[in-house]
Amino acid sequence: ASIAVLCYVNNDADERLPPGPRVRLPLIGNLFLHAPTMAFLPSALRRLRRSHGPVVTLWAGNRPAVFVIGRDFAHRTLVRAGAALAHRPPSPFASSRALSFNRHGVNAAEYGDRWRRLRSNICSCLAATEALRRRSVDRLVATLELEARAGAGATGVVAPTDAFRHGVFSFFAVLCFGEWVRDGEHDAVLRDLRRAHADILALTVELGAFHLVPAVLMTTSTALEWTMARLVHHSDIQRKLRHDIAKTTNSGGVGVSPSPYLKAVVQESLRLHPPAHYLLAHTVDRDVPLGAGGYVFPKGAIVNYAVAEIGRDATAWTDPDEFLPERFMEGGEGAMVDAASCGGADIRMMPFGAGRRACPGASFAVSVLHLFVGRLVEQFEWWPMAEDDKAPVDFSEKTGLVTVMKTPLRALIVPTTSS
Ligand code: HEM
Repeated sequence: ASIAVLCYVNNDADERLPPGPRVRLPLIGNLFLHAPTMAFLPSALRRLRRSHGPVVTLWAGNRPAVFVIGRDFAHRTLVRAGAALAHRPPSPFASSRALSFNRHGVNAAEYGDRWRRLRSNICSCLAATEALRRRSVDRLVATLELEARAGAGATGVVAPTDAFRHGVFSFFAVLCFGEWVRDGEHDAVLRDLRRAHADILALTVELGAFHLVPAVLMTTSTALEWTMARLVHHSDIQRKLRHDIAKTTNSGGVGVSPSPYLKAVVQESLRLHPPAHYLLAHTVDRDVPLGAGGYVFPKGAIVNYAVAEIGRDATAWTDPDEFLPERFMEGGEGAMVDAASCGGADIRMMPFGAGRRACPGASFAVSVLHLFVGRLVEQFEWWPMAEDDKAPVDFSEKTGLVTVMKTPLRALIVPTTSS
């Protein structure tokens, strides 16, 4: 009853804002009423989309927080009104300001010269890492082999989440700091990095890439885990992939370009299981008209994008909830779509965002995934656990800044005859 007294129907909000539930609490708004934690957000947005349409306004305190759920509006705003949307909202909380290094990090930096320099630093440090990538994947294979042989009975069973994280982490750690991290040490190293970063942050713009390691590690290793989970579940796709890789390798494809089916598998995994279900928050430096219903994003509004909903949109994909890499093969409905550079004529998926603030590591991340997935499939057959035959892999999601598997993957691995 007290909540009912406190709630009020908001009639004085900017009428040009996209529609949304009008009931909200003074000071608190209504975002937290609909999604008290991030875990509630996907179902809340689906519900709100049905009642209010593809762009919905909620309130975070007394600031409008707009959620773009429709791909057409994502394109209209991120791509066509790109410059206006290229801003990040300052965080109201001291803790998150500290986490973003007071906007000195590239992901939170104000759109402008500093941001441009930080981005170009990142892109230049990602070049020429071929040998490093191969060494990282060799180490990952060795770790999995050890795990499969460990314990009584050498069952071949692995729970590879940590090995995936460590494999990806070692790679980025060497890239940034030139040193290999020993197994089991990466949490401690991350803590040291955060401490060191806080101390020397102000001294150099190059360190703008530094704090990204945890985010990059989680997104890339999570994408690897979802992809391998799909391959464990769909043994026919796994077999076809192994065959396609062998065919490409035999015709001189190794080290030159990934097999077409490998590209399709990774792309389909990023469509159906984007590690980031939401882009980082954007804001606008001017009123941005949406061109429909007379709505605008008013200057200063927080704008969020529902990445997973956009990738699973039934107006863009046949059977959007099915894992069908063939859709990205020649002649398929997604043959012209590239996960790493979205936003041409329209948006059909955007695991890395679109427009000016889109992920600068996208192509790099995709090429790392090609290498890791390709090698893991060449090296091992991946089987569901014998006792889990009836419900082989649990695809439930644990939504957060990065959406991970609620039940981490477990699988039986068997070295392939060619390995
Ligand atoms: C599968 C792996 C990855 C995924 C799914 C991913 C996804 C994303 C997403 C969704 C954004 C937010 C875009 C927006 O707010 O509009 C982002 C931003 C960013 N990502 Fe990634 N990313 C991945 C890997 C990487 C890698 C490997 C790097 C660099 C080494 C990287 C560096 C960045 C940076 C610097 C930003 C902030 C860009 C800006 O604000 O201008 N990411 N990423």
